[in-house]
Amino acid sequence: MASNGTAGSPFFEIRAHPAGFLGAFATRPIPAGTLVLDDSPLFTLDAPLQAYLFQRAQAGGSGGPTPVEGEDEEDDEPAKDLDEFLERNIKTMLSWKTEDQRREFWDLANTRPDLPPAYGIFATNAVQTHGEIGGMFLMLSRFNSSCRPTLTRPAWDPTSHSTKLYALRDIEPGEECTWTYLNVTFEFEGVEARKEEMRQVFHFECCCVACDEANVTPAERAASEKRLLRLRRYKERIAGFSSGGGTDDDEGQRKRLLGEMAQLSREEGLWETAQRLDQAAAA
Ligand SMILES: C[S@@+](CC[C@H](N)C(=O)[O-])C[C@H]1O[C@@H](n2cnc3c(N)ncnc32)[C@H](O)[C@@H]1O
Repeated sequence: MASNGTAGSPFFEIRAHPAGFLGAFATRPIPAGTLVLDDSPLFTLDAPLQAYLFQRAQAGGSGGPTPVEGEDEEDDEPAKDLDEFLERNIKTMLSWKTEDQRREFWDLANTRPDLPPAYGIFATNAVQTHGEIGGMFLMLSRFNSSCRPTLTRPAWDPTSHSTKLYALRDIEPGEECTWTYLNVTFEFEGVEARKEEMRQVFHFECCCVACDEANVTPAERAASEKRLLRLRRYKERIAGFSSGGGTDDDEGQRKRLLGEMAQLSREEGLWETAQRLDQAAAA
């Protein structure tokens, strides 16, 4: 499949985001559950395998990157560190791609000036496929993060060898198509903790609809913080039930709390979490 399997039925367009970078925006109504993006990787990188190959190369064994004709002359020298080793391997994989694909790759965002350029683009945009394998997707790379996402997190489909994102709710034309880069551990953290996590892990200041001061009134922000706090408290109480065994009464209470958490999650715009909580409450 070519990169972006949805190219023939565009639910979205890539265009300028008010924050100055690019993003994906719905071009027509997208009903909840729609497959919005089905994207195949340009290439993948197995991080543990790369680290192992680098160590082997350092120890004098084979396994170093294959030199690419016409690329950096210093490639004859062993890579001085793992970053450089990865840089060379990414460039090697790029050399096997078409000119258009290479141009699209080099046009992608790079928030990692501390890394060599190709590896910086990979670190900014790559998404886990399965295990510890990072996939470089040209179309998915244009989708921004939101703490109130409209799409599911990317799910790797081993049969189609592609990653898929579905609409979490009905999306209006013009709305941004986003997914949440943060993993579930942080889903109930307050706004500042969440933003700090984004800085640490992803190296940017989150300006999504839920985080940017300009998007929310102080009253909305306070209501959101209150919901997140209640969600954290409920989660702790439920953890107490699970570890304590429990009577039928406890089980009833646990399900009631799960239902309340699902409702709060929906109000907070955490649709994927709400679905999981509803399922747990019904089980
Ligand atoms: C995978 S790219 C997404 C597409 C990117 N905006 C572009 O113009 O190509 C990830 C980068 O987009 C920006 N970004 C994504 N989500 C963001 C958000 N919620 N707030 C601020 N910047 C965001 C950051 O610079 C991040 O490193």
